[in-house]
Amino acid sequence: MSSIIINGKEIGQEIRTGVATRVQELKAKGITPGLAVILVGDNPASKTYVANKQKSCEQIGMFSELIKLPEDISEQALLEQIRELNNRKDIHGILVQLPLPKHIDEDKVIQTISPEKDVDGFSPISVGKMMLGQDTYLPCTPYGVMKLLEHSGIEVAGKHAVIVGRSHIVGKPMGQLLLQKDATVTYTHSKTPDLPSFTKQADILIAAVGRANFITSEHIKEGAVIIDVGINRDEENHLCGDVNFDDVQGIASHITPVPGGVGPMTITMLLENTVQAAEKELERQAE
Ligand SMILES: Nc1nc2c(c(=O)[nH]1)N[C@@H](CN(C=O)c1ccc(C(=O)N[C@@H](CCC(=O)O)C(=O)O)cc1)CN2
Repeated sequence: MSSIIINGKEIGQEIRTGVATRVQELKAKGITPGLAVILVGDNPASKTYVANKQKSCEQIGMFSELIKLPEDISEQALLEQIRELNNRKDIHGILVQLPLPKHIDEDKVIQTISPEKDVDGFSPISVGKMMLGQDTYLPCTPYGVMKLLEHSGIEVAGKHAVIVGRSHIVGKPMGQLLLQKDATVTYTHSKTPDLPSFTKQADILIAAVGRANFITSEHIKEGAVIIDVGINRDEENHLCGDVNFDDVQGIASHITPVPGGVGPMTITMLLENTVQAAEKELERQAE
């Protein structure tokens, strides 16, 4: 039996249609949702992601502004740029594309973004609120995964979800969001001994380890839902995920492809968060 392919492009498009309607509603009330994207340096992948974010904003009628800064910009100058954006009325969301050059303290940069405009959901305030289940901006990739599961009719409550990877932007928040939907969550990582003994228990396996084709049939059980968050290049420089798709195809019940799975959802949820930020600003104005 072949696995059901979860199509992130299609699901993302469906969500974007709803977000576009909300943009029109906001515009009718005199507010155009605005996103500022800061790109430091010339990382080719980052340049592509940032260009895609801008294009996606344009497609749904949002305002977006790209701020390109040189690789050798000082941390101080970058923080100053963020403070300026914090004060701009036409900007509802701010994001700094990661990774940043080594000489810049990523934590300091993220903490400088006003929590009301932290549409990446990376700041300590957003993370703390998420942990407490309070209203906040959820980090776009894990938020996107939750939407993929929901739109695919995959029940989370009572399931055993195993996360491979513990990054601040994917692995850790992913487990938290699944826990909030009543999954039993196990975190695994590079120092976990006998990884397959854990991953084979997963009803839902989240691969966020950052190693090309790392998860194979020996890691999964029959009928598992496999969500591949990885974006890697294989030996032939082809884009691939953390999961060896061909090897697990037919064993998994559902699987996300790379490209076309989780990736497009990351940008979709960024649009959703930015529109939410503009809606909250409108509410504040009305108070
Ligand atoms: N400030 C942030 N930086 C980074 C984030 C983030 O959420 N906020 N996540 C990643 C990069 N990223 C968004 O920024 C991102 C990665 C991948 C995709 C995507 O659509 N991937 C496509 C394939 C694209 C390709 O051809 O390379 C797919 O999987 O289908 C979107 C956004 C790190 N930095």
